[in-house]
Amino acid sequence: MAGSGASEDQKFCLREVLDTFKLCLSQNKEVYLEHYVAGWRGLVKFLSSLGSVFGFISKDAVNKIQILVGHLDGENGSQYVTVQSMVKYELENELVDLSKRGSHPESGCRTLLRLHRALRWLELFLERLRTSAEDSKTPVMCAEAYNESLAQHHPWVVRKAAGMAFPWLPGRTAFFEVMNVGTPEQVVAMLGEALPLISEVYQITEDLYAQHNLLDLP
Ligand SMILES: CCCCCCCC/C=C\CCCCCCCC(=O)N[C@@H](COP(=O)(O)O)[C@H](O)/C=C/CCCCCCCCCCCCC
Repeated sequence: MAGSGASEDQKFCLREVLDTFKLCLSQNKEVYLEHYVAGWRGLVKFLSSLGSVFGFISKDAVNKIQILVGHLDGENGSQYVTVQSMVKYELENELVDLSKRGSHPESGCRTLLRLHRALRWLELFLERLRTSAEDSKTPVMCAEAYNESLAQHHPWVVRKAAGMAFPWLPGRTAFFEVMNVGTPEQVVAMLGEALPLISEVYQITEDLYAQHNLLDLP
């Protein structure tokens, strides 16, 4: 079974990811980068438990997480507390490549944008899982969510590789078990709790990026 062999503290738990996304939003609806990154770490833990066929995806996500952690832990870390402060700081200091890749290939803004687009995939995929019937196929749900979101930003070769990985996803029952929540009904209930939070974080970031014309960063 996917996820077997992992020790308790390495095991993915949907509740933990949900708690992390809850911590993401400040009272005035700013997105804390530290918790956003922690949410992604939890999701990557899940992806890693699915086997090496998803390794190229985890590797890219881990690389982006590390870039953001590097900013958070760097000498200007105080500017990276929220996504809002990061955008302000990087734009004011011309630290973002706006039209073509140049001297700032690892800006926080372009790196977060890649994870932000993936968050939309996650939202679409989880909504499909939540409303799925017992015999629904996870690869189909995953591919549909991917085609509606991330795929539009990926070149042919990445889309092809992703399409080859999806059939290796565990079935719905195994998938729900790896979430470590309880019965399928409890998983569905928790997804119902998680989705509005993920959507809110997504929408706040989307609006911020749109407001600053950052949605197509190279
Ligand atoms: C709540 C539990 C259930 C769901 C758990 C899902 C766990 C998912 C964890 C991670 C998701 C993948 C994050 C992928 C980030 C991709 C960022 C990206 O778009 N990178 C590309 C562009 O980067 P630059 O070149 O511009 O720097 C890069 O080219 C991508 C390379 C790797 C391929 C990405 C394919 C993404 C497929 C997404 C579906 C993941 C399927 C997982 C199924 C559980």
